[in-house]
Amino acid sequence: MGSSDGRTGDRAAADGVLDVPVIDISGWENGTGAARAALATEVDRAARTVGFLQVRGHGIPEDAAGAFADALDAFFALPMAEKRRLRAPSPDINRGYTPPRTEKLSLSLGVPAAAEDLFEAFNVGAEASSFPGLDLPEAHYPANIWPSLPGFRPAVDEWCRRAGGLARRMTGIFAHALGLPEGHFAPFTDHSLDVLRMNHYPLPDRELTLDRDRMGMGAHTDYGIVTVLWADRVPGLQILDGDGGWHDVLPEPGCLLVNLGDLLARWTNDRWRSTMHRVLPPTDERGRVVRRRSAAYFHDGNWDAEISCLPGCVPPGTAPRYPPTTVGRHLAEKLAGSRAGRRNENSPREAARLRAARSERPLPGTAGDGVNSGPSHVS
Ligand SMILES: O=C(O)CCC(=O)C(=O)O
Ligand SMILES: [Fe+2]
Repeated sequence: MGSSDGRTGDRAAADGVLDVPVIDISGWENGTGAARAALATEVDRAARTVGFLQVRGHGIPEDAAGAFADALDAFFALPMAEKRRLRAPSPDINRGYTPPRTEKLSLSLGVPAAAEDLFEAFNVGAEASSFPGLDLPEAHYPANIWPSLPGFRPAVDEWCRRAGGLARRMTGIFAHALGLPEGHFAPFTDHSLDVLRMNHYPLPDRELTLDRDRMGMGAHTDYGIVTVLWADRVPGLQILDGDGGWHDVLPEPGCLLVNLGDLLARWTNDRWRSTMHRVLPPTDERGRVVRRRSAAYFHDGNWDAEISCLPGCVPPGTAPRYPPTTVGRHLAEKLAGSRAGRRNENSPREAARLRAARSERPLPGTAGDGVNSGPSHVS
């Protein structure tokens, strides 16, 4: 899905497939005031209606993504015993290797899943030692766990630098789109606890039967401010619309997906959407299960940043929809669900959206693709 003509419709495309708008941000830095305002308007529309964008003109060359994908392949091709040695000492520590079928992402919003998610992952993120003088808590900024794989760390660091730069540029555009000074989010992100999760959806073991309950990655919203998502152009990723229907998302060649996280929904009192998404066991055009890779760069904000509704986003006489929280608390509640299996009871709004979703989906290898028609907006 997605439009190849740069159309930024805020509803469904003519064929009923929900459109993730393609937005070219190359004019942001040096564009005229009018060009920047037009871009901010496009981003605002996408943020209100879809919560996902496909960003073009991001300035990250194709070969940088290629080098990063090679590093990711080299890592996941390591023997399982070696990968398992790179697990964090406790699931609360969001670092290192996660084997297939250990997490349930839907527990991050408090919705139980019958089966563990298929994906395996490797996480790296901002370390306390990167911010000398700030005395940041190790629990939120744990040390990374690196494999001894030549070239892996430089390739991953380089991708973090590039994806992080794009995430920060997006927060400048977001501020403008919300009518705020361009640097509004800077004080919330000067020691941001960013994390890169490299995901691999391996071919299932021979003994594993794929039933309806088995997700590549269970339904969730992303926890932080904004996510920069690189993904193989292999079907699997789906987003939820406001009518409870799921829609396939396949990035256009050269585009990076950018999606909004919970903190933007909280700041804007749901004017902007932290869109529910999931990954089905990836399949090819004939419905056969295939391997798929993705990498989500989460720009999550300072652990001690207080997140409460922006003043202009609460209609007079009404209360904000979300209680104030801190980034650290919100993330810890989410991660306790997805990684440690302790069901998060603090996401009632997100849980209600998932419970209202239509659950039916075809088994891999059968006809039908779960595409619905006539969505109004996404959830
Ligand atoms: O694999 C994908 O396309 C999505 C991954 C994702 O949603 C995540 O890592 O949070
Ligand atoms: Fe996600």
